[in-house]
Amino acid sequence: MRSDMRVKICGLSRPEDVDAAARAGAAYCGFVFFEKSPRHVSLETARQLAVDAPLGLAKVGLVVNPDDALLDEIAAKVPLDILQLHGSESPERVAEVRARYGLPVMKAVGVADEADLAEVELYGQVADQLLIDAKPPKEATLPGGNGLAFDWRLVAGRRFPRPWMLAGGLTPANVAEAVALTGAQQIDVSSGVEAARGVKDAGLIRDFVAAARDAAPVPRF
Ligand SMILES: O=C(O)c1ccccc1NCC(=O)[C@H](O)[C@H](O)COP(=O)(O)O
Repeated sequence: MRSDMRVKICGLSRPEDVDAAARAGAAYCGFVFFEKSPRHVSLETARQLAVDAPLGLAKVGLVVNPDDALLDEIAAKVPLDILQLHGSESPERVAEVRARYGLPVMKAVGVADEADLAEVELYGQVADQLLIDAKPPKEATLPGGNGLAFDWRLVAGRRFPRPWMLAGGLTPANVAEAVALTGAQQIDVSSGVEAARGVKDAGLIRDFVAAARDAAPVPRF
């Protein structure tokens, strides 16, 4: 089992989800502050989950084009380790959020084709981490968490200016292939560990983390 693979389980909303992520060996857990999402958590719920989370499990707050009022509330109530910006925030806004809240910022970038990789480079100048995710299709109602993968060959063999996570449509069954193709050392999942939309499954979380950590490392020269 690899010790250099870091897994994020996103969209947790119950104490048993956080417990399952921690027991499985995840490095990060994510709380979604986006009201249209089936995974949305209130500030009070997120606060309790974050306070009770074991040491060593980094707590990520996911927001979509947040204004300062929402971020002020989150920062005041929820002890987070990282903010994940999952909307169309500009590079300037990413830098502003980072400076204002003193938390590392992970910027999600949707990828559908080669041209989108320029955005990954651009946000790599201002964010602490990058989340390389599938670009949501036009008909999608959510900007992420749609369980859709992109063509992993687009990132195969590439280096990015910041630590990055691979996301989008990953499951216990395909994560090893995704790691082998891309060389990702950090992996993010939501839909692929759910029994129903928005409802996490402890068995799938366990299987996913085990499959990611068993995936063959990619030689680096
Ligand atoms: O999960 C949501 O509901 C969500 C809502 C709005 C923006 C982003 C959202 N999720 C993003 C993620 O959960 C992950 O960071 C990632 O995109 C993986 O999603 P999935 O393809 O479902 O595994």
